[in-house]
Amino acid sequence: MKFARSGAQRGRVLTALGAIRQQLGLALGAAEAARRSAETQLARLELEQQILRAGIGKAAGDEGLAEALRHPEMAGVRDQLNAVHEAFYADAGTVPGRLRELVDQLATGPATRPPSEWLGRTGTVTLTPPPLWRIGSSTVDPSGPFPVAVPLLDESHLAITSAPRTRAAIDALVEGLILRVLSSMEPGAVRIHLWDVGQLTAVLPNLYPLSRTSAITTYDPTRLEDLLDELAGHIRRVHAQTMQSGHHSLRDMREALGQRTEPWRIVVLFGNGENWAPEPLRALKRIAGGALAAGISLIAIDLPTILGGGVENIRLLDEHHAVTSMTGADIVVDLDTPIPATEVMGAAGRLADALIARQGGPRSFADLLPTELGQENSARELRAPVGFHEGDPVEVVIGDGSPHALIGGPSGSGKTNFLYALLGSLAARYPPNELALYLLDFKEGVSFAGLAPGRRDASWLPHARLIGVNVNTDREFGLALLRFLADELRRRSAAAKEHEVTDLAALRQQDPDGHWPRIVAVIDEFQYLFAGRDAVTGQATALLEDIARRGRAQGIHLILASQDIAGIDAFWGKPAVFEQCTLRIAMPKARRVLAETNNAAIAAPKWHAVINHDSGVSHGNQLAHVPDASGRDIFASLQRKLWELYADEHHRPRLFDGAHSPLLEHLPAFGTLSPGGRPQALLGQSIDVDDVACAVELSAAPGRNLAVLGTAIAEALSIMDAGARSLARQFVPGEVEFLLCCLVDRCAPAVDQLAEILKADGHPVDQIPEDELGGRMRALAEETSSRTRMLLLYGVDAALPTLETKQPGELKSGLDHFRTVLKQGPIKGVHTLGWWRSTARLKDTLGFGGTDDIGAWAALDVQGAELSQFAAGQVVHWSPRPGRALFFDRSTHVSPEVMIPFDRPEEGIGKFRRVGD
Ligand SMILES: Nc1ncnc2c1ncn2[C@@H]1O[C@H](COP(=O)(O)OP(=O)(O)OP(=O)(O)O)[C@@H](O)[C@H]1O
Repeated sequence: MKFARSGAQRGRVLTALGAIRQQLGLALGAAEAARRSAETQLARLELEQQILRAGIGKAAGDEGLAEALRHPEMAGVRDQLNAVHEAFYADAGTVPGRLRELVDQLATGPATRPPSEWLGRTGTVTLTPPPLWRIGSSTVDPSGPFPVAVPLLDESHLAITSAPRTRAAIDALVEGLILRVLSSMEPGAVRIHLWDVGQLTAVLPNLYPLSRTSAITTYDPTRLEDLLDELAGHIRRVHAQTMQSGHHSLRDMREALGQRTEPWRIVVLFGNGENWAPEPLRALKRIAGGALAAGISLIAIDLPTILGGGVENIRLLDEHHAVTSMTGADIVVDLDTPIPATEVMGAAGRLADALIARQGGPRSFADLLPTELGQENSARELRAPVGFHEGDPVEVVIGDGSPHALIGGPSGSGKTNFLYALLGSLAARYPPNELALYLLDFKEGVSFAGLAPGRRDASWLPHARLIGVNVNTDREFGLALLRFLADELRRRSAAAKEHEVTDLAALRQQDPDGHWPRIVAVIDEFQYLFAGRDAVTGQATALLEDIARRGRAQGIHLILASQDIAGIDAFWGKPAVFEQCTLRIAMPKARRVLAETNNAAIAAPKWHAVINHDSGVSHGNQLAHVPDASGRDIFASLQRKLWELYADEHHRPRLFDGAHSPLLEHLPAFGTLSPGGRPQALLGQSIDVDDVACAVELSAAPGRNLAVLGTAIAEALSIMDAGARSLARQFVPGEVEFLLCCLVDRCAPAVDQLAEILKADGHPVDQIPEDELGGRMRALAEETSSRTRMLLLYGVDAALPTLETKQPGELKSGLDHFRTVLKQGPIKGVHTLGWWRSTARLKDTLGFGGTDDIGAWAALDVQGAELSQFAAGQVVHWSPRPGRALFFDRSTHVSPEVMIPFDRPEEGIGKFRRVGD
């Protein structure tokens, strides 16, 4: 039983082993077959290779190969090769033709045509250069040669490798390329920078005539770092410019703007086959990486390094032949015959002449202006040329990247002229609904006055909303402008929040019907804002900081100009403003406007400016000749054109001229006064962006009296006069009575004159003689009347001795009654407008009753310290100045404000008539 079982087991094992053997046999057989097939395949491929090496034509005559081909396993090899060969040549045959077509299409004019057709002519291309430039030709089949061209300018760098004794050929190749480029592009559009490790001057000697122009600059072989620094600077500046405008390359920006803002640059670097030291090499690689986007292309000869960015290679085989990366290693390029040296020189001379002619002498203001006025949109930025460098316009950009500008230069260096050039160039490009100007000049003089309607010229600059001149003593006006801008900033921020956007461009998109022009506020000699250690300086600094920080996003831009930025202490303590002014404009000899190590302003010639959009660091320097914009009738003629185009009577700019006091009749608030409502006495003009009055409301409430304080007669009379005349307009005849008492002889004519005017308006006027004043005070204190009564007292202090005397048998003096009138009068409709020539006499008048009965006052030549007692004890800063008053109304003011009393012509009553009479 046991044996039978083991026999059966063995049988199963043997069967299994047999099966395995069979499988193995099959597998081995298959492997053998595969090996044989692979060997055959290999042999076929090896044969193919041998045939290809020998050449298909020659293989037929080779006995060994013919024998091999006859082997049955090699059947079909020849046919297959012939088929591929034919297909390739059928296709290749079309390549030269296609290349000819392509090059013809891409490389036009001098870029590809024979020199005889263009040599010595100047180019015309302004925006889009040809992408390919011819260097030679090649022939691959009987269809004839096809042109070989390489990319340059925005497209690619070029690396050229020499062969022995090919320097002359390389010079000719590069000269040819440069001549093609310069003859295609408009004069000045391309600058060439030459550096040769072994040569000081004779780099590409045939182009020498161009070296007297800006087209070619040759660098000292030992000063490689100068060239590399310059290039790195260009790249950084252009990069900043393009990125700020939302573009990735100079080409993108050029295409978007439809205008060239920078020249192209070709940098030719002749090496000697040796590698550079690590530092310049690193710099070169960095430059090569960023250069193309900045319109810079390198032609590097014999520099054994790999450049970044796109690079094409030309390797010379001998003087006449080369291989290029464009055509591949197997195609030999026949380099174009060099243009004879004399012809290159002649052409270079003519190109130089054309460039000099185009750059011409100094350009004029008219050259800054566009052909059509007002075509630009300011949603993203403001951009305008302000001058020229070697014939090319140099622009100022005011936008996100450079929101505010700082202009510096000593007196006479042309700051004001620069401002005119800038304002003219901007105003000519942007219509008033895109650009609103607020112009303030702290200088003595009237530099912006011409932009407002004047006696000689009725036109004005339609973009100007506010023009402030002669404000050197009215620092408060600067403050008012800053407050206005800060308010506008808040208004814009709120609108942006409401529309859920963060900047002006987006706000304008979301709110297309809104009125959101970019605002440019120019403050010339802005250091006056900081001219004292006082509250004005403190507030101005805080406001400026706020506007400088947040104005960028809301399209509110500051242009601050000053003779002496170095001297502005408050400014240095608050670097925020300074830092936000990334646009720096340095007139010749300006100090501290540019970065400390940047000396460009010192070297700048007369009537030039260094424009720098990079906070003053050297690489941002752009020198510009600024044309005369402020000479006679230059700006004015543009202004007249703009005025004819846009002027709207309702949008005259507000002119604030600190040297001229306004007339009451010209104040809008005076013209709109009419009976009814709460009467208010207009006293003077507020120092504000809007043309508003300082007024005191004389309603039936305690303390509604006015005291005018000080000895300045003209101003005191003006304030009393304006108060009375404005009140007169608010009552119908019979509703009000004016009681006038003049205690200063010199003022009698003025008081009489006022009485006449008030009477002419139909109001009863009672002129009280001095000796009757006490009695009239008693009557006013004791009686009541249905009429409002305005008691105008001129020189109250002079009446005090009389008022103080008690009449025999009387318990109260005239002064006691006067105090009652001051205290209780306003509630009964008796308001006192009194002029005291000293604060002590006002104090005497009020006695121990405190100062509450004088609810409002206007102080003239009275020191601030004397006024605190009438301003609830607060410290009052006031240094009296002619033609100005300090006004305080305790019901409306937190602290006193400076006021301009009206001009009060004295020649005749006629001048005092109502507006419209
Ligand atoms: N680019 C220019 N071309 C011709 N003349 C100019 C130029 N710039 C300024 N001027 C003239 O030079 C004079 C002084 O210029 P401007 O008033 O602009 O200087 P400023 O720096 O503003 O001096 P200040 O601060 O003393 O007013 C003016 O008569 C002006 O017309």
